Amino acid sequence: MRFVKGHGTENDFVILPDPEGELELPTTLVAAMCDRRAGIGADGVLHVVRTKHSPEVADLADDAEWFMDYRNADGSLGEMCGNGTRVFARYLVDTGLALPGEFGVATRAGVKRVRLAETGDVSVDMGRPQVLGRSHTSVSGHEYEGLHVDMGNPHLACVIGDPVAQLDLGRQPAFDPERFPSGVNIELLNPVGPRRVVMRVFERGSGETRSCGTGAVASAVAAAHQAGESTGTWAVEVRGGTVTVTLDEHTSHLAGPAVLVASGELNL
Ligand SMILES: N[C@@H](CCC[C@H](N)C(=O)O)C(=O)O
Repeated sequence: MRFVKGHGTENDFVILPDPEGELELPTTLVAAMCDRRAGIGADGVLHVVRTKHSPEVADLADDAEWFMDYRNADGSLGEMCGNGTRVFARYLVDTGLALPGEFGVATRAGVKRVRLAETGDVSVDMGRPQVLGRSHTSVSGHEYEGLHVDMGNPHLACVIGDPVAQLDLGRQPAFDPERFPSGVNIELLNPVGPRRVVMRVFERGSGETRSCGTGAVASAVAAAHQAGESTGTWAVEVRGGTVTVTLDEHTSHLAGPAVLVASGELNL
């Protein structure tokens, strides 16, 4: 099985081209690929399938030729992945499956418009973040409150006073299972300047990752909320670099680098 490896601010993915949608991807296989010692190693898998050959999203085929079938490192399905969408677009263009410029990518959270800049950065229209209330988490015995933000996938974004650099995110932070019955991605963030935050994230299905695009947008929303703002451009510093989030009245945009670093044959 051919694969490509790529990342967006070190949120890394195994990319599996499968235009006709013929591959079976049981959770055990995905988890084995993502294993950092016994496999290729990644935060998730981007399964590249023509939208018309993907029954769950075939109705989106007129607006997006390709479907990003996203899987977390434990093999669970994700509705949406912001960095994944950017790396997916980089893959399509670099392999000639899409023309440079702007185009749609189908996801379980609908079609996302991506744009490749001449600088190499890839941006994606992430849609309007839905703020659904407040909830809480507990990390190493410390309780934090945050905003429940829906980005197509669930997030709890917490602006906290403790330095995020000192948090132990080696274990699943606690969350309210009644509010988040399918689990949640949890962001902890510190404002460090005007419209600039430092974020760490514990992703549902993958553990702590070095970046999360949907989480970066949720974090910008939480920081804006705290500052009494709702629009503007935020720099979100993550462990793997910096992404830019722009919020306006109608939607949100995520931008940053997206690169392919290797390709090969997976020996099953
Ligand atoms: N890394 C992603 C989010 C991936 C999905 C997430 N773990 C979930 O289960 O919702 C991003 O860049 O947005």
